[in-house]
Amino acid sequence: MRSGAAAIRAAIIDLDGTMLDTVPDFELALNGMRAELGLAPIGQETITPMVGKGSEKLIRDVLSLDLPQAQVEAQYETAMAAYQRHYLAINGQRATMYEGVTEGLCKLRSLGLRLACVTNKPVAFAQPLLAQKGLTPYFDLMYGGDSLPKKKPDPLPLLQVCSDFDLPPSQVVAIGDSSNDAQAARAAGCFVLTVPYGYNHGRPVHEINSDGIVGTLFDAANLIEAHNSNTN
Ligand SMILES: O=C(O)COP(=O)(O)O
Ligand SMILES: [Mg+2]
Repeated sequence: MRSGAAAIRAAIIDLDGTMLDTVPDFELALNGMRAELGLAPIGQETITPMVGKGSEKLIRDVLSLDLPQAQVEAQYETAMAAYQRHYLAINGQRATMYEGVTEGLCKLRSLGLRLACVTNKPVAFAQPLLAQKGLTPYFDLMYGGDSLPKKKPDPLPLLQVCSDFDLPPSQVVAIGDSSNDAQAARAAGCFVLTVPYGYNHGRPVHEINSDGIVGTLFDAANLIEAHNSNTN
C-alpha cells in the first residue's frame, strides 16, 4: 500500500473464494438444477471460473453450456427457481473455510478496524452461510449481490459501506480473490488486496490490478498493521 497514505480504518471482505471455498456447494446446487432440466452433471473445473459475478450470470452461463441463447432465456426462470431451492437446501454443507480467515478477522478487529462483507452472492444465501460458519460476529454489516441496485464490479456496494462507516474510501481496503473485487475497489477509490487461492474467473491472479497479493487474510491484517504503524 502507498506510503504516506492515511491509516486504514475499515476492511471490506469478499465471501466466495476469499473466506470460503464454496465451489463444492455450487456443484451440488447447480447439478441438482441441471438434473431437473434433464442436463448432465458438470464438474468443479467448469464451475469455478463461473463463480463471482452473481447468480443471474451464473445460471445463464451454466445453461449456455448446453443450450442455444433462445433456449437459455426460455428456461431461465425455471432454472433459477430450481437452483435457489437446491442451494438453500445444501448451503454450507460442503463449503470450507480457507486458512487464516478467523485469525485474520480477529486481528483486523483487534486493530480497531470496522469490517463489512460485500459479496455478489444473494443475501438469502450469504446471511445463513456466514452464520453457519461462525463468521457473522466479526462483521458490522453485510451486503449481498441483490442488496443494492448494483453489484461488484460496480463501486456502489463499496461506496455504500464507506458512507455507512462515515469514512473516506482512501481509509478503506477491499480484500478479494478476483478482478471483480479490484475493479469495484479502484472505481470506489479504496485500497485493494488480493488473495491468490480463489477463483478470479479462471484468470491468473497477477493480472489483477491490486495494491498487493496476500497469502491469507491473516497476512492482510499484518500488512495493514504495518501500514497503520507508519501513518499514526
Ligand atoms: O457470485 C457469487 O455468487 C459470489 O461472489 P463473491 O462472494 O466472490 O462476490
Ligand atoms: Mg470472490
